[in-house]
Amino acid sequence: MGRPDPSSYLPLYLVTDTALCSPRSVPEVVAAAISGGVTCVQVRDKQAGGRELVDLLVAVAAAVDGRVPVLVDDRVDVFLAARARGAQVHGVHVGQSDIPAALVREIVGVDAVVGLSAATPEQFAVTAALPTGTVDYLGVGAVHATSTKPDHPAPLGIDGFAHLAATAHLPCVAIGGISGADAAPLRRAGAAGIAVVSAICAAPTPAGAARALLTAWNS
Ligand SMILES: Cc1ncc(COP(=O)(O)OP(=O)(O)O)c(N)n1
Ligand SMILES: Cc1nc(C(=O)O)sc1CCOP(=O)(O)O
Ligand SMILES: [Mg+2]
Repeated sequence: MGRPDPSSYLPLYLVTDTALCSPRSVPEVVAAAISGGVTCVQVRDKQAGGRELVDLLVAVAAAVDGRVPVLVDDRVDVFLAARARGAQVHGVHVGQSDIPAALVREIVGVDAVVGLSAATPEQFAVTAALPTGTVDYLGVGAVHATSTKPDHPAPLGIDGFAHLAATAHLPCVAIGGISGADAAPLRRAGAAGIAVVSAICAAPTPAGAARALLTAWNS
């Protein structure tokens, strides 16, 4: 099998937020966003219990139908449960206070995608010391302050992102308060992609929002 190449799925990375999608369902917003060109989907819902999150992940995977990788935020157990239900799910994104990435890799196996958040030179150094193949990409933010994640790390700005990305041994996807205006500067700053929540989940037309972000990324 083998894992997908990060350059194929990082360019426009959608992280879902159930409340921001409402009154539309998350799978509905995800399906529209994929038709607009989203290249990866991460299911993130901090309010959902384990059972609810498995159901949501399975429903999103069904809507995606293998077109792009589907990951889940934080929850290795939910990833395994969705797979046990036969869903096409591809990996887990963990942060600095979640289960350590090396342990996640041991649990999910070599065919799954493992993403890790990193926001400081110290966190980049620790990540660089991990055995090759432990982590597939880094989620780097917050680029800008955002109300979507009230406990986000200190804003880096585009320049701060560029400084960190220049030291990275892994592809970096930028996250936090990103709009279309940031896409080209972040690409020049070394980003392998942009990850967004509200720019798509809260958009009146998620397909159009995704299309505009991808156009900005490719411009
Ligand atoms: C692509 C991507 N990058 C960063 C994050 C943030 O993850 P984490 O630090 O674990 O914070 P929470 O999302 O769990 O609040 C992410 N989810 N995705
Ligand atoms: C999930 C997440 N992680 C962040 C980080 O900085 O690690 S910022 C964030 C939320 C990004 O939402 P929006 O695109 O609506 O600003
Ligand atoms: Mg987390």
